[in-house]
Amino acid sequence: MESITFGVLTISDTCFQEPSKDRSGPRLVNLIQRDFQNSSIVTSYLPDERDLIQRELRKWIDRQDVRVIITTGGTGFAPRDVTPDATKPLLDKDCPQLTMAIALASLQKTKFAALSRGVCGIANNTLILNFPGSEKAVVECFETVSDLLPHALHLMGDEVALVRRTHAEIQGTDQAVKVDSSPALRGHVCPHKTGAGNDHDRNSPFPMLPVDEALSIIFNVIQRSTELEKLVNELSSPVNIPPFRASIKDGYAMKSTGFSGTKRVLGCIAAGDKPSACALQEDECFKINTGAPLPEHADCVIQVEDTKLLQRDKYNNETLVEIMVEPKAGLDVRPIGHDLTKGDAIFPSLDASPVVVNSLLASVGSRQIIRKPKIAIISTGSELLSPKDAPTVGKIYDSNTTMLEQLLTYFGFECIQARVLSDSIEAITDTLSDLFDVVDFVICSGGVSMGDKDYIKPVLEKLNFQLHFGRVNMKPGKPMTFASRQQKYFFGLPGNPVSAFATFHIFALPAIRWAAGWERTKCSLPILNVKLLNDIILDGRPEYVRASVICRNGQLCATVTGDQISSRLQSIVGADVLIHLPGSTSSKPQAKAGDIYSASVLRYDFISKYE
Ligand SMILES: Nc1nc2c(c(=O)[nH]1)N[C@H]1C(S)=C(S)[C@@H](COP(=O)(O)OP(=O)(O)OC[C@H]3O[C@@H](n4cnc5c(N)ncnc54)[C@H](O)[C@@H]3O)O[C@H]1N2
Ligand code: MOO
Ligand SMILES: [Mg+2]
Repeated sequence: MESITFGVLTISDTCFQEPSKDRSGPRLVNLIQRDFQNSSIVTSYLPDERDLIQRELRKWIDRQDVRVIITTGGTGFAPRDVTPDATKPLLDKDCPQLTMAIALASLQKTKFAALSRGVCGIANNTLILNFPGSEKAVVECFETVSDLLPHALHLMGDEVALVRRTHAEIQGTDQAVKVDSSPALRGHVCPHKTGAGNDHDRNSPFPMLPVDEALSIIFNVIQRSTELEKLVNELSSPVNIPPFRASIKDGYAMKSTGFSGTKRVLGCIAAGDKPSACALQEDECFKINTGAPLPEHADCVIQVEDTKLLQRDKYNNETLVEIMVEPKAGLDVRPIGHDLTKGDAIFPSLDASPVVVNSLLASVGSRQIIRKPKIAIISTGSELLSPKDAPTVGKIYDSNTTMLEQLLTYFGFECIQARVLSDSIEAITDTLSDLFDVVDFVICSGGVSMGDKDYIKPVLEKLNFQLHFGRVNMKPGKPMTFASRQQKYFFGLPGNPVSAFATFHIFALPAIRWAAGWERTKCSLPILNVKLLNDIILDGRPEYVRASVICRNGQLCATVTGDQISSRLQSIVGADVLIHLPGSTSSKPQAKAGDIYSASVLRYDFISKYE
């Protein structure tokens, strides 16, 4: 499920006075966090006052992000119980069946449930549910609706593909066995068949998550470093830039109180010289270079283009010049601290680019080093041969290790160890244990699918890692796996080289950037729209297609880089973007030339041709 914001509103005179007495609101928050791991929750307390309740509900309804509001309390028969009465006028649509489902489930527990007047309905794009005030009732009501919510929201948002998938799943649920009980996966609507993954039921036990949902899990699980943000917020400049009044031009430094005309040249001041304290008359000047310190008694610079050389001495030094424009105080002088003043913040905003951070730090003479996540790369596969070795029967050259090392370097990170392992449980277990003593991230390729030599998932379980997801609804990259143990993170990229390439960009890179303290919007690759130049038959899975970009009169157009099979590494040659193609539907089985799709930008030099 994509990230949802829930509103939890506790309505009770008592709890409003003393929020510490509220048990139902916090319980609801726990339940939401359990079933919707990537959700955000806003909470509030109100007394049983109709106007106040309506005002708060309206505020939340108007927010784009709040999709579900659950109120607890004020649903009974007492004179001050007005929650349903405050809710009803705000609803665009009643949801009486949902109200009934909650009532029926509650009535099975206690007949007193008949004394709740709570309603359910939709206001704008927000689902509102009135739950009673007791903690027990809140749990019962939530359990009743929890697994309906994702589908309800997809329907409300008119997310046709997701709705279709759920319908398909409902029709086939009798065979679909959900074996995973981890909270990240519970409550999830799985679009593809899952099974037990054993001899009797050979389907993967891992639900196939939508890419967005998998990404949300990554952002929720990975702890973001605060070092960078702290630095940006707290680091003030220990120096002035420039530290002296500096000339902006190559020219002559003089007093602005003097006039244009002939001046004697007292000497030359170059960048790196000390500021001259020499006395200076109005008819005198110093020759000066850009960036050099102004003499103490000068206050302006006249650029060399506005002067005439009148005389040199026998040593070829300039002795007389004519100044052809009127000097003005401050002309072509950079005052002390003009670019950055001592004590001022060095970073006006967060910019995690290492180019930016390190150059700014260098400019103030700071030796501070920003810690980057420590990353290791593992390639698994008994078939792998080092590119240095001679070809051997049955073996293939390992391209993933080099590709992943190069990608880390390209994006400003570093691989501190790279290992190539055969498909051996012992080798993988021992290497992972050792590596995680040293590194924060392991980016691994291979061994995550359904083969009897695909040992990664069992090894992670053995090492007490929590497997957050083990399949993603994407092509290439379906068996993409993410696991963590405390603040150690494992990315299991599928072994096919292009699958590893795509999943690195879509998942591993944003994760590393997030851990390094980047802002969330900057973590993923930039996305822009491209016009397709080919027809493409859509796959059942949403597909990340490698394509070259041509800029035609400002319009970005994309040509697919040949056969897109995930083993064909050649498809990354000339690939500027990954076009996001949707999964096929009966109404749209093909992407057509001329269609516009969003695409992730893979590289800085992402335009291959201007036409
Ligand atoms: N029964 C099923 N089989 C497969 C499924 C499935 O759902 N059911 N998924 C397929 C998909 S999709 C992918 S992608 C691959 C992923 O496989 P693994 O992650 O388990 O990777 P391996 O099996 O180890 O290798 C796959 C392929 O890639 C080559 N490879 C591996 N490492 C490297 C490397 N470092 N350099 C170059 N090439 C590498 C390897 O030789 C294999 O050809 O699983 C499908 N199977
Ligand atoms: O998803 Mo696999 O990555 O199709 O080849
Ligand atoms: Mg495999």
